[in-house]
Amino acid sequence: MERKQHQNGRAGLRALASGGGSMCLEQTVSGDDTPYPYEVIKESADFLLSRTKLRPKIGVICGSGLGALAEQLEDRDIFPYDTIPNFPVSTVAGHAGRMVIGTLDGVAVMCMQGRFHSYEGYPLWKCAMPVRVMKLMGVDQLLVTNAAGGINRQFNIGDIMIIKDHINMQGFAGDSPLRGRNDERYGPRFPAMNNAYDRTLRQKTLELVKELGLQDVVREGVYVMLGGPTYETVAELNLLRVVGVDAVGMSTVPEVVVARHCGMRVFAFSLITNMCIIEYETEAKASHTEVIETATMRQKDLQKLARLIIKIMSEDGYEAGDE
Ligand SMILES: O=P(O)(O)O[C@H]1O[C@H](CO)[C@@H](O)[C@H]1O
Ligand SMILES: Nc1nc2[nH]cnc2c(=O)[nH]1
Repeated sequence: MERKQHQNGRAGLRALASGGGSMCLEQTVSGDDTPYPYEVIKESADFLLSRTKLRPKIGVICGSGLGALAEQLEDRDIFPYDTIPNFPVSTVAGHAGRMVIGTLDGVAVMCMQGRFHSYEGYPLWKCAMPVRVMKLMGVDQLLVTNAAGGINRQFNIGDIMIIKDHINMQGFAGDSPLRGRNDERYGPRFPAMNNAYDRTLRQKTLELVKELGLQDVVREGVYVMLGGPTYETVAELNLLRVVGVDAVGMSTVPEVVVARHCGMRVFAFSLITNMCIIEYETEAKASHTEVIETATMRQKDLQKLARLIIKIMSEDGYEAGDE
């Protein structure tokens, strides 16, 4: 049964800031350098918790053109991002821009139908801020999906790459969603990032993809996030290939870093929506139209895979600190 679409207006920072000191709080919480304080994240979490009966322990982030999974949820509560206090808004084609809370095969799930990217003008901490909202709502396992360009020449358009590791390019350059004062209520100052993509979940998924008939299109590989919004030059792609990158995108890494910092178990996959053009003698060009077209074409298989992963996550059970 479809429940109502919430449009309660934007309580948010303005309300929080009202009644003296508003200038100061507005400046503190909206400045790009300063991640939202715990209380602001909690306000967003409490808002959602007070408007849904469900208590999801699994979160999903849908990549470009991959939002149809949210349509599969039953008994849905839908929250457009501009109605959730303190939330950014999606500005990219293929990102509907709403939080959908519902059940999938009887399991409560909260699903971001659209995400936030650095190239939209958001600092990395804001790109990843919904992960902390999920955390404060009780989510402890996160499925992250994205559209990515294939660099590994063994890949084909439409393949699904289970992410086994990432290269945090922004981190190399001194930026991080965790930059700034550390809040120990989420996690430690220096979180480990090896095994960021849970080994057990990856192994179980690889064992079971045969049952879905996806064994020939599922791969494992290394993902890199670049800032975008430009697609890559040939020289950039050659560099990425040399350092062991299998697929390139413009998202995911900040979300995973923040999720791991607060102890969530993470699984992520990329849909290879296009093969990166690593030669000069061609008129071919990367385009977001191709990205959305491939995502739309592969929708059904991606939904099957996501359902499988959510089933594995829910059967395993997990709580932060279980590792
Ligand atoms: O990573 P997602 O959000 O799936 O989208 C990918 O596709 C878009 C480019 O076509 C970029 O936003 C890139 O990051
Ligand atoms: N950076 C980058 N992001 C993508 N998202 C989907 N395809 C691509 C790509 O080729 N490059």
